[in-house]
Amino acid sequence: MKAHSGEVGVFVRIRPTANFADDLIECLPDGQTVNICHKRDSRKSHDSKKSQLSCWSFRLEGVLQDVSQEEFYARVCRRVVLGALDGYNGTVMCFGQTGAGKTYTITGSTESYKQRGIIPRALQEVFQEVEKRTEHAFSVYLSYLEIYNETLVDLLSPRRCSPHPSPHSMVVMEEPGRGVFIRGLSLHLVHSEEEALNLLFEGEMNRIIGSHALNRNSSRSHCIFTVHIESRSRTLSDAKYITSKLNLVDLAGSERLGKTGSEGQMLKEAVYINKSLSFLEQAILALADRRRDHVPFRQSKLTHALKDSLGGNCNTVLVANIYGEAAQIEETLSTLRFASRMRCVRTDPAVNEHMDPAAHIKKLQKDIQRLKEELSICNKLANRPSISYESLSEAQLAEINNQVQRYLEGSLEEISIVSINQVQAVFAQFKLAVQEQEQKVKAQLCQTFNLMEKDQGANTAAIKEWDTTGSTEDVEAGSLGGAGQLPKNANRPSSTKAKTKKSREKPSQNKTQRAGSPVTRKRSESASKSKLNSVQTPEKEQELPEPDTESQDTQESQPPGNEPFNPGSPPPKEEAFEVFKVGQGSKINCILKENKAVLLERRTLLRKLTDEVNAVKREIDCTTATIQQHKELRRDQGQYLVMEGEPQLQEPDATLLKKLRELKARYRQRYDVLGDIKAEVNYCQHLVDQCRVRLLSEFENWYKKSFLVPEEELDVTTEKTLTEEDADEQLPPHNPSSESFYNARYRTLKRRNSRALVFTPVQRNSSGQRRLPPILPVT
Ligand SMILES: Nc1ncnc2c1ncn2[C@@H]1O[C@H](COP(=O)(O)OP(=O)(O)OP(=O)(O)O)[C@@H](O)[C@H]1O
Repeated sequence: MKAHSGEVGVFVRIRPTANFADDLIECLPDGQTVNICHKRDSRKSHDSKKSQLSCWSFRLEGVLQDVSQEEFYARVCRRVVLGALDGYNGTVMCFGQTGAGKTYTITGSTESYKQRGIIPRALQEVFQEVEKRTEHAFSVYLSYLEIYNETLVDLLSPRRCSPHPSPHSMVVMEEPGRGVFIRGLSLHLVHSEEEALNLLFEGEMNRIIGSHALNRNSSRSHCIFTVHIESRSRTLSDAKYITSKLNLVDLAGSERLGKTGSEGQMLKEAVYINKSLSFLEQAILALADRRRDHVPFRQSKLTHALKDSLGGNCNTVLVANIYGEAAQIEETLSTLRFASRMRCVRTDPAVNEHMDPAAHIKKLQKDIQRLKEELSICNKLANRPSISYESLSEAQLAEINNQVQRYLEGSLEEISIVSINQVQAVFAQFKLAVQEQEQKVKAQLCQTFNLMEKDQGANTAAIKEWDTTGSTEDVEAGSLGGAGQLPKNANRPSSTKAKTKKSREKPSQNKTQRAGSPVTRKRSESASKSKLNSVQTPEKEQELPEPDTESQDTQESQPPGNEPFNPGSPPPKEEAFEVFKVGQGSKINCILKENKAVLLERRTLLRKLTDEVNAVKREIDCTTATIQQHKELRRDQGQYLVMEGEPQLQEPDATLLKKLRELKARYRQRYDVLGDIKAEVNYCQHLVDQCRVRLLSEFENWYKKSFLVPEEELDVTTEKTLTEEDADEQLPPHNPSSESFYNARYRTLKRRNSRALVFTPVQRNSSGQRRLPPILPVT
C-alpha cells in the first residue's frame, strides 16, 4: 500500500439522537463540512436574535452521520489497518465529550457482532490478511494500556488475577530504533482472531468503569489497544523484516467540570482527564506549528505514550465524536475546534524496515562464497596459476617472512606476490621489522644515557614512573624558596627526599657515584658554614637531555621471552602506545614535545643562573672571610687608628666592605631573576605534566575502544501468552465470520463469573446476599 502522506485524517462522527439540534448543526452535502451556530448567553441577554448567534464552519476529511459500524470502519480505518500490515505505523484515536460514542466507535458492543467496533474489525482484518499473504510470515502481539489518573495500568497483565490487582510500575520509554514503548506492559502473542478477541474482552472486563452524571457507565480513563505486527518474507531469504504498531485509542471524555456536577473521586478523575487532554491539545498545536522544534510530549503520560503515534511517520486518524443535541453544543464546538487543529498536523508515513543481524551475516557469507567462485573462474580463464584466497598457513607466512628478511638484507631482489593476502602479510612483516629496529635503537639509547628504569613493569606504569622521576628532578633543580627570599639550607629536605627516592630506583652503582661525588660533598660542606645559603644546582645526570617521555623501555616491558603478539588478544600496551603517538595521539604528542623543548631551554637558563648565583655566593663568603681575617689580624697587632673616639677602618678594609656590599646587591638582583625563571620553569613543567596526563588518558581511552570490546548482553524478556482456559461449550454463531467473536465473548463471560465468585465476597446487596458486579458496561 502506498503511504498516505500529508495531513492527519480527521473525521467527525455524530451520535444519533432523537433530539438532534437541526437548527444549530448543519452537515453539508459535500460530506466534509459541518456548520455550527451557537446562541450565546441567550438566557441573560435580551438583544436581537441576530446579535446572539455565532456560526462556525469546519471542513474535515469526512462527516459521518447515521453510518453503520461496518461503513465507518471501511471509510475511516481500513487503510490504516492494511497500512500496518505493510509496515506503516497507524493510529486511530477517538476524541469527544463523554457519551458522544468514542467507546462505541473504538470497541463497539461486546454483545452484538454487528455492533462491534474498530478493534474487533481490525483484528478480523489483520488475521484474514495474514492468511491471504502467504508469502510473508507474520507475528502479531497485543497490548492493552489504560491511563487512569496519570497511572499506567496493564489491562492484560497476568498479575491481574489477584483480587486486588495493583498497577505495577510501568514507565514510558524511548529508545533509538525502537521508538516509544511502555516498559513493563505485557505483550501477548496471538495466532488467531479468536485468541486476539479473547484478550480484547479480557482487557475490556478489566477496564475501570465509573458512574457519572452524564453517562452512568462511561469509562474514566484513556485506553490504548495496540496491535504489534512483525512480518518476514517467506520467499526472499532477505535479512530485512518489517514491524509496525497499530494504536487504537479511546480517549476519556472531554466534558467540562462544572457541567458534569462531579465531586470526590469523580472530580479528581475529571481533573486528570482535562489536564491530560489539554496537554494533548498543546502537543497537537506544537506539532501543527512547523516553526516550533520542541513538542511538549512529556507533560503527561498520554502524550508521552502517543509521542510517535501523532503524526510523524505514522498514518494517523482522529475521530471527533460529537453529540448532536443542543445542550451539548459547547462541547461539540470545542471538539470540532480540536479536530480542525489536528488537521494541520503533517504526517510522513514510512515503512519500519529492520535488518536481522543473523540473516545479514548469512547473506554476506553467501556473497563471499559466490565472489570467490567467480574469482576462481576468472583466474582459470586468464590462465593464472591456481591462487588460494583462503587465510595463509603458518608455512606460507614463514616463507613470506623469510623473503622479507632476505629482501631487507639485499640478497633477494623481488618478493613474489600473487594475492592480496600475501600483500598484507608482506606489509605486516615489514612493520614488524621496523618495530624491531626501533626497539633496538631505543635500547641502545637507553644504555648510552644510562636511563633505563630497571624495575619498570607494564608500560603505563613505566610512563608514570618516569613522570615521577621527572618531577623529582624539577624539585631538585629549583629548590628555591619564594622569590626574593633567601633559601635557608642548601641541603633541603625535598632534595634529600628526591635523592633517596632516586637512589631507590637507580642501580647501586649510581648511588655510590653520587655519594662519593666531590662536588656534592664540597657543596654540603660549604653550605653548612655559610650564612647565606647557596642554591642547589641540578645534578650532573639531570643535565642530560630529557629522554623521550613517551618512548617505552620496550626491552624491559616486553613479556618474558619476547613472545610474538597473539592476534586474538589485545596488543601489548607499549606497542600500542607507539602506534598511538604517531597516529591519533600525534597532535597532543607534538604539543608535549614542544612544551618539553621549552621546559628544557628554561631549565638550562635556570641552571646557568643558579651557577651564577652560587658563584657570587662563594665570592661573598670569600670576601667575608678575608674581612674577618683582617679584623683578627688587626686586633692581634693593635693597629687601630682612633679618631674622635670611634674605630676607623683602614683603606683595604673599606674596599673589601664596598666589594661585599656590591656582591650582596648583585646576589639579590640575580636571585630575584632566578625566582622569575623558577616560576617559568614551574609553569612549563605544569604544562608538560598536563600534556603528559592528557596523552596517557587519551591513549587509555583509545586502547580501550580499539582493543577491549565491552560485553553487553541484552536482556530479552519473552512474554508468555495467557494460559487458555477450558471452555468447550460454544454459542451457536450467527454467521461463520462471527464465530470467533462469540467464542471469545463466551469465554470472557465465563472467566468473569468464576473470578467474580472467587474475588468479590465483599460486594453484597442490602439484604446481605452476594452481588456480582456488572459484566459489561450498560449500553
Ligand atoms: N453511532 C452510534 N450509534 C448507536 N449508538 C451509539 C452511537 N454512538 C454512541 N452510541 C451509544 O451512546 C452511548 C454512549 O456511547 P459511548 O459509551 O461510546 O460514549 P463515550 O464517548 O465512549 O463516553 P465516555 O467518554 O464516557 O467513555 C452508548 O450507549 C452507545 O451505545
